[in-house]
Amino acid sequence: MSVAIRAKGHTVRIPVNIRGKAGWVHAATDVDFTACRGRVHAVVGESGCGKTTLATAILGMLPAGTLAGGQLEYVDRDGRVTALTGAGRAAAARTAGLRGREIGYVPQSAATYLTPVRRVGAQLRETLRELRGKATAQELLARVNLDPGAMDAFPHELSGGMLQRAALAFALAGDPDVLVADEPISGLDPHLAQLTLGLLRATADAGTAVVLITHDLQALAESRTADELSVMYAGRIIETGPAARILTAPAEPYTMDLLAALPANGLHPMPGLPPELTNLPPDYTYADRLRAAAELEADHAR
Ligand SMILES: Nc1ncnc2c1ncn2[C@@H]1O[C@H](COP(=O)(O)OP(=O)(O)OP(=O)(O)O)[C@@H](O)[C@H]1O
Ligand code: NI
Repeated sequence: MSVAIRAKGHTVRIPVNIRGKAGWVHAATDVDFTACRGRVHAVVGESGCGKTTLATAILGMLPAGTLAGGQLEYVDRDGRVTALTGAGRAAAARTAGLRGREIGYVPQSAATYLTPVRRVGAQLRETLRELRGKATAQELLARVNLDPGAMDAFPHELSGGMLQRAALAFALAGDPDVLVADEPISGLDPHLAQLTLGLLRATADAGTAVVLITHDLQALAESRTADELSVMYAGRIIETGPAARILTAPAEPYTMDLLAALPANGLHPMPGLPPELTNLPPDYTYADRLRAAAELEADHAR
């Protein structure tokens, strides 16, 4: 079980300008994270907590102007280390050789990276040639449970769920050492979601380190796809460990509330609202949100 991705104190601040006022989005704060070959490490948390930012950091694709601190590294099978930390062109250049080859990526908006004017099959064959992939385009489409007819389709002829599965086929084309899948099952019906999770499981079992980003705790709990689970809140990983333990006996109130919000557990709504990450106070925690929600409720009761 060798480490492929290693983060220590990984911190990301994205500059923003809101109505002429400069600020920093606290998209990652002091994140410790490892992804090992043969394992699925799932990352969960509410919308806007920083999951995609973690994915783009691993891909070396943080927006220009971003401040990135701490360590974030790729360790290849021979133990050679490449720093993934950084943003903008310099980091993109350093990590360009890894992207799509050693590190495969299923972006959250899967549709965006396919060329609209060429058929899916032609694009997939080209990717396979470029990456010297061993599978055929047909085999890859079958692996992601896409009808062979998708070969001759133009991207706009595929549904969102089909595009998502096509994106997974592209990400698997180069037989990557690491696979980062950002919301690969959002919008899929439960059956297809479970098939896709099964494919990610099989990919890990074949030796890849899989990072699975999802907000679908329900599917995760049902499928038992994940080995490790990290729960993100406001840019921090607030709980991490064996997925089976966290999904059944979470230690953190935030994780407990996330689980209680699932349909299977009674659909208890999360208290309050997720915080705005722009200029987030450094000592902010979930307790602050609970306090604010309780105060609001007390005001309403008066
Ligand atoms: N390029 C960017 N410029 C400015 N802010 C950004 C940028 N990318 C992300 N952010 C901000 O960083 C924070 C984390 O966003 P991120 O997309 O990582 O969250 P997420 O957990 O993936 O959310 P979702 O579940 O909705 O996909 C948000 O406040 C978001 O607005
Ligand atoms: Ni996201």
